Amino acid sequence: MEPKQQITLRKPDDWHIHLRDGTALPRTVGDAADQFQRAIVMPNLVPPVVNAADALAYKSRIQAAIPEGNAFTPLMVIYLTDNTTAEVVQQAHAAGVVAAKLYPAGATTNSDSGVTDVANIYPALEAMQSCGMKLLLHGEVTTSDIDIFDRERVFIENILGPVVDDFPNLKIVLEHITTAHAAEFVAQARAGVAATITAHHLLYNRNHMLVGGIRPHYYCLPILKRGYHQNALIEAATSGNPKFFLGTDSAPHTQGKKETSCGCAGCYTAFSAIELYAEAFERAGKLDKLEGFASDFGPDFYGLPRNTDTITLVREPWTLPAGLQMGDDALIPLAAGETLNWRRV
Ligand SMILES: NC(=O)N[C@@H](CC(=O)O)C(=O)O
Ligand SMILES: [Zn+2]
Ligand SMILES: [Zn+2]
Repeated sequence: MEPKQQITLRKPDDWHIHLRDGTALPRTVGDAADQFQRAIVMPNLVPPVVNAADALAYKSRIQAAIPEGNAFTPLMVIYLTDNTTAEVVQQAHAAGVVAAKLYPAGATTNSDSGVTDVANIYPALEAMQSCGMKLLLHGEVTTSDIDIFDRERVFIENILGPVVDDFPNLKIVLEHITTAHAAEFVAQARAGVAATITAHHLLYNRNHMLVGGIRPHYYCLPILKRGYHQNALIEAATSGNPKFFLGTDSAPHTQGKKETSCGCAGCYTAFSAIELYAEAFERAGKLDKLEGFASDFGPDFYGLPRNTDTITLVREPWTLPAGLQMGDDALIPLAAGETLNWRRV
């Protein structure tokens, strides 16, 4: 059979993105708004977005950066700390905040204010369960005795499992999953437990990052795992199971902060997100499953309407730029200078 030359999809949404703030916004919001109708905006600013007032103020800064005539909608999230009370949750919910994010303290970029013991946020989780606010998790433990490649699995066993059981009506998204364990856990879990998967975890494994030289632009958290885990993620994303949907985790760090002796974690994928996913789905022979993953299952999980606009991708190889500009800084997108098969029209 001839390979497909063109695909039309319901317009996708991004259920996990980092837009940063200030002079980064024209770049990050411009790229996100070009790709997506809506995006779940991560709250790990410095200082973090911890309550309704912070979320509303951040939302208006984002809105001010949306290009004229574009209907992009940011969906706001608060950052859970040891001090997040039920009242903070209720006020955020009333202000339209859709989710709260659990960063175990020290797990990833800008997580210093994160939760030190999940027991500290049980009242907040109770309030979230009552009002229908979603719980999003960066699923890695941070204890130094746990190997970085095992941190997601141990988090699932020690922290996520109990939370899923203790709050049977809480809707939970395990973000940016990277292992077969995570895919398996989510597939087997009760209704209301889902996961996002990034394009980079579908396209790459740790060999891409470490063989033949260390490639800092592939470094993100949770870190790329073995090919075996990559294959399990591809299987989950392309399965048509609505528990798995698109979340880019596009996370810009300037070139200087990536290409250095202690580089930051995060891959910038918003510039070519749907094209990267199309590449991964095509390699798996599952392009027909892209629309459900990218455009249907996310809004269904969040209880939001599916988009009505469409986008079209054509098979027309194009080369990503070697670099982008973010404010006054250089930003290297993931797959910079590489050729992708699918182009948006
Ligand atoms: N994924 C990353 O490697 N980095 C993210 C934080 C995160 O999502 O963990 C960032 O904010 O840079
Ligand atoms: Zn994370
Ligand atoms: Zn992230």
